[in-house]
Amino acid sequence: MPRPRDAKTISSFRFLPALLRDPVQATDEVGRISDGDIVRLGVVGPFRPYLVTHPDHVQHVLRDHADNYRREGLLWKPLSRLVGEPSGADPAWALKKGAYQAMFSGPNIASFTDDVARAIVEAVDELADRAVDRPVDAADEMTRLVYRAITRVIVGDKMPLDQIDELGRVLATATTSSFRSRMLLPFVPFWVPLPGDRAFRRAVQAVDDLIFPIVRDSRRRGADGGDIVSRLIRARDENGNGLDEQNIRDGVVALFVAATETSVSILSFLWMVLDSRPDIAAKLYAEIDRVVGTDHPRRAHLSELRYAKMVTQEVLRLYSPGWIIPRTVVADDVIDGVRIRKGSILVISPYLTHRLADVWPDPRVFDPERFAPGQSRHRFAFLTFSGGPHQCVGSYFFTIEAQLIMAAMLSRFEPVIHGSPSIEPRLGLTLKPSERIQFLLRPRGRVTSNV
Ligand code: HEM
Repeated sequence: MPRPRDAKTISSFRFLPALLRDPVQATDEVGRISDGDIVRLGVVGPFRPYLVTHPDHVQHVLRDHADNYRREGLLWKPLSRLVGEPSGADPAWALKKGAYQAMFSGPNIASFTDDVARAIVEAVDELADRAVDRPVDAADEMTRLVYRAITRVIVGDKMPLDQIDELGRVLATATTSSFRSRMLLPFVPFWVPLPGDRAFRRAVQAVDDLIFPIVRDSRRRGADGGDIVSRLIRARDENGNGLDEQNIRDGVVALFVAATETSVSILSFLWMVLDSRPDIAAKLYAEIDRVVGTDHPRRAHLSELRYAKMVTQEVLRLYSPGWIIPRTVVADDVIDGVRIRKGSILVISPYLTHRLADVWPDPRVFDPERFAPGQSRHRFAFLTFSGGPHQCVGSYFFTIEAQLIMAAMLSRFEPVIHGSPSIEPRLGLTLKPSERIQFLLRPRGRVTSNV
């Protein structure tokens, strides 16, 4: 058997200046040079993360040898200051994950889909009051819409609407303020202040002020509901031990962050794509008119909204909100003949895997037909929801949520993008449009809602 070889290092001279100037361009450049091979990125001194993009190699890391690639370091380090310990090594993780899985299983989702649909229609009504005559900010409005759609699922009736909106605002601050600098400069210790640190700390305090009282109150009153707060309070391990207050708070906040940041990013890109591709928009409007018509969208419509699902998947491919999935290497390993050293950081990049021409022909072309029924691909070619033990528990829920939001918006309105912002993404905790996007809603003259 040939001896394992070391991964080629891409020197920081080739991409660090670009990384600080234009991280997306730098990432594209790294993807072009590595072209599916395992490489190391010579960022600073001994900090040389591996980059793994080929689907076979990704499968090795995320699924086949997942125990050897722990969710620690890089992105997870700053994130843990907001959502608690994310690594699967923490025993509390299994209890939280069990509660999430029960909540977002197919049959349980079916039991609350029509409630989510109603919440979305109400939120679109409110949006229409603001957005028909003048442009509104897409990220702010999508944040409000997504929070309205999922908050009842996560906290039941424990949170009034004004607090839901407030939570959306402070979590948006927490996930944008210092994340970018902390992620791009992961070797800088936390005691060295970076831009956005103070706003981050204030936002975390505001999150605590909103969530802890709900957790305490629910524990006092007994947690018999189907919402995630109640499920986390009831969770027990095999010895009958439950989660403490901090862990329950972390479990709730982690779910909010996982479920909202990603969804808001993808919806912002969606309206941009539809604006720039009238051919695709026309097919989507035709499907929604045929399936939903002048009705309100509901669970019974979902199986017929096939093109809406294909469009969602293609937006998820080209603008995958989770653009990197970092891991820490536990023990020395070999992947496809390349030596992987213990203690290193290894980065999987859905952004780059989704742009490999060998895996996705014409990867930069937006084409929902890639996801038409009957199309097949490597299981680890489409990485938006990751894979293996940490695979996203909300992927099915998100698809339904996106179909319902599209149907609620587009059955009544045509979103018109204001000005001509760039559709180029910007790297942060999640991938976001690089410029603030504004849109207004042009009524399509079909129905006025009355929930
Ligand atoms: C566009 C939508 C979404 C995207 C792109 C996305 C992406 C991801 C990714 C990449 C991971 C795995 C990270 C890893 O392997 O380390 C993940 C995990 C997770 N996601 Fe999602 N997600 C989305 C929506 C949702 C929604 C709607 C929910 C809940 C309703 C959710 C709940 C979770 C949870 C709880 C985890 C943690 C799983 C674990 O630690 O084992 N996500 N998501």
